[in-house]
Amino acid sequence: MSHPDETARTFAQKAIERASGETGLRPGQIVDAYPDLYMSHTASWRCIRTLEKMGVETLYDVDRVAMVMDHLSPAMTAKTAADHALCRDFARRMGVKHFFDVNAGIAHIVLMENGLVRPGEFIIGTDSHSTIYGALGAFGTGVGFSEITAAWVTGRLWVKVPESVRIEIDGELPPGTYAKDVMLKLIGDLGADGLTYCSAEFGGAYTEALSVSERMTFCNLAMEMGAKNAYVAPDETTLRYLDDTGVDRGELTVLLPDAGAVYQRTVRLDGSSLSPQIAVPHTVDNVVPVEEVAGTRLDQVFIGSCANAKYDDLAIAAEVLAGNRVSDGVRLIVTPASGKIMTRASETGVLATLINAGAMITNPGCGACAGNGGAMADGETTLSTANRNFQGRMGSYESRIYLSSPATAAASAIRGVITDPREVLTPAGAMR
Ligand SMILES: CC(C)[C@@](O)(CC(=O)O)C(=O)O
Ligand code: SF4
Repeated sequence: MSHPDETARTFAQKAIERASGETGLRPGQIVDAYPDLYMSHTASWRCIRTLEKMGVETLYDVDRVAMVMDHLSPAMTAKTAADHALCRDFARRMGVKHFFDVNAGIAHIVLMENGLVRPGEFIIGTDSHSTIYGALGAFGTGVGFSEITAAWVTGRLWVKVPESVRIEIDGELPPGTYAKDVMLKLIGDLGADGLTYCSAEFGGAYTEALSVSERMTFCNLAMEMGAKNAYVAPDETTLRYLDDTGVDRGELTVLLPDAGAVYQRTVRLDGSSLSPQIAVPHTVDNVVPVEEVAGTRLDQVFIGSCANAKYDDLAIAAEVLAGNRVSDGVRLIVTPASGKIMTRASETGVLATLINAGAMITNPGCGACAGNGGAMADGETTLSTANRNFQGRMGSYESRIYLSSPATAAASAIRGVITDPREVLTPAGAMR
């Protein structure tokens, strides 16, 4: 029986050793780490009010502070407007360089497209979907407002070294199925607690061939299985994305797991026979193949969220909708994940295609995903490209939310019912 190489380490062990200065860390150990970046969003006002109560006026390192006004943007109420104003004033007074206002978009996407997320770094954020930063090879994890405030002041935060799970995805997906379908299938198989406090390392030929956009979808949705963080090994695809954000490759610390590292378990999924998947109300792990709910009548379709409103997501939806019309009686709301994505979609004609099909385009941000606009009435049903379908999340507690990929959402908007995207061929030919 060969004994595991005690010195071989997983990504999580390496990332936390780097952030803490400790060595030889094992899962379960608790250490103080020094995060490279602290993200807080619209509710940063909670941290500011706490500092005021503490009488603290100095930060550990203001250049590690990133604030993004994304969840309730633009302000819909005087209270939210006051919260935004407090954040703007704080950022100005403290010299926060990485402050992004209501026109920027969803924090996770904004930080990555602005070169603030780098491989090997330890990033904490006041949002559970901070796991998304693993798409660029960083250790990203969601924390509370108290933790962010503590990091603002002390520069450090305790962290328990997670167990690591390898998730090997192989097989060539059939046309009309995407990373979102793979993740919904995994969530349905493993359950909402399937990866609780684990580091999810995605690998396999399918993962390695993914775009950064779809790696973001992977790492974002890993949170819906309880993952502490998620990770796709940085490669040339990652580095090309980072080049475009202005990051200097020479400044990067790419951390890769060692061969022989010890994993709690390995999960394998062959996507070659996967059909489009749907999360059914009211939990994300209540997942079925689209065939089982096809024909479900829809009042609204929402293409948005940090999971699936990146440029590629909007382009896929436009490919399906090109030359088609949104069904009468259905509201199609498209909320680009960031201002940069919206500008690119405008320049390439993707927005025009969506608008000509009958879509309503909103400002970039969380939008309806956070219940900010696009609310549902009693008895209504929406199909959303987001990552959560908890009851009442998007308006009435008596409304129902199904989750899908952008392709399924677009095809369903055309027919007015949940539809298998493989039934909707674009003029350009079969679905990708
Ligand atoms: C704030 C809320 C809407 C949240 O962004 C919170 C979170 O993910 O931490 C979510 O998507 O559930
Ligand atoms: S899941 Fe929705 S509300 Fe939460 S950060 Fe992402 S876009 Fe915003």
